[in-house]
Amino acid sequence: MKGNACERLGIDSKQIHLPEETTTEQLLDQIEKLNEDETVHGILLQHPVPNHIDERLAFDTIAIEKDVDGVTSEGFGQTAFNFGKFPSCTPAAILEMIDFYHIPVEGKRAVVIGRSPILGKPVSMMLLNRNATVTMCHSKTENLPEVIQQADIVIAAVGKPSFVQGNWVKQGAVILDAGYNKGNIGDVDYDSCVEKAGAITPVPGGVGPVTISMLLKHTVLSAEWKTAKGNI
Ligand SMILES: Nc1nc(=O)c2c([nH]1)NC[C@@H]1CN(c3ccc(C(=O)N[C@@H](CCC(=O)O)C(=O)O)cc3)C=[N+]21
Repeated sequence: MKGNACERLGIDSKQIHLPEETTTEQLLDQIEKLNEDETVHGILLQHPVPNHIDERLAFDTIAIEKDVDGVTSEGFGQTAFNFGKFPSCTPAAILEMIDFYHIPVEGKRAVVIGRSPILGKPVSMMLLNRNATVTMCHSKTENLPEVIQQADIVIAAVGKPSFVQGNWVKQGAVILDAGYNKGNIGDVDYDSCVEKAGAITPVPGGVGPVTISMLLKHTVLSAEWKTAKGNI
């Protein structure tokens, strides 16, 4: 296998599994260790963390140059202002798929269902930066099916299994399902939506695997940029 991409890049990953009773303090110590570790180029803290942990503080402890999942306040701000290096991986995957399939975005109506800090919010900002007309829906949204009916692009990021129904969506709408509910079930009722959709992503085998590839891409870029800086 000499000379293949993995060997050249030498990418490696290490999983650190902390017990549920870990305190915020202990988690921050762990993150700081990784920040200081020269051999680490990307840090991903799996969301969600247990309730007793201050997730925002933990995310914001990740060094910006290692924030390959765009979870820090600074990383999110950069994404929102359209100059970030590492947008959050699932939003990046969604935009990657939209571009790969040449889905028009500018001027189109995009409806994002869900407003989580690493999915609904950043993907809304990214679509806005691409000149979509973006509507962000959430648990307090009234008449959700009517709102979704307007959408040329539907992003389902709500965390409710098979939630989005075919009779809510416009004929020809592009539907991206970022749901990852128990049992590999997405947020979209695929069977009813596939009838209406111009294009639709399945679960599994849709946004998920592209998310992972975005994480790898960002981590490789982080390592390359660090090496380039070191050589200047
Ligand atoms: N900071 C943070 N960033 C995340 O991006 C993040 C996170 N926390 N916490 C958990 C969720 C979930 N998530 C998935 C990624 C890929 C698949 C994926 O590739 N799933 C396969 C199926 C996997 C299987 O078969 O077991 C698929 O959709 O085909 C699923 C879920 C990222 N998340």
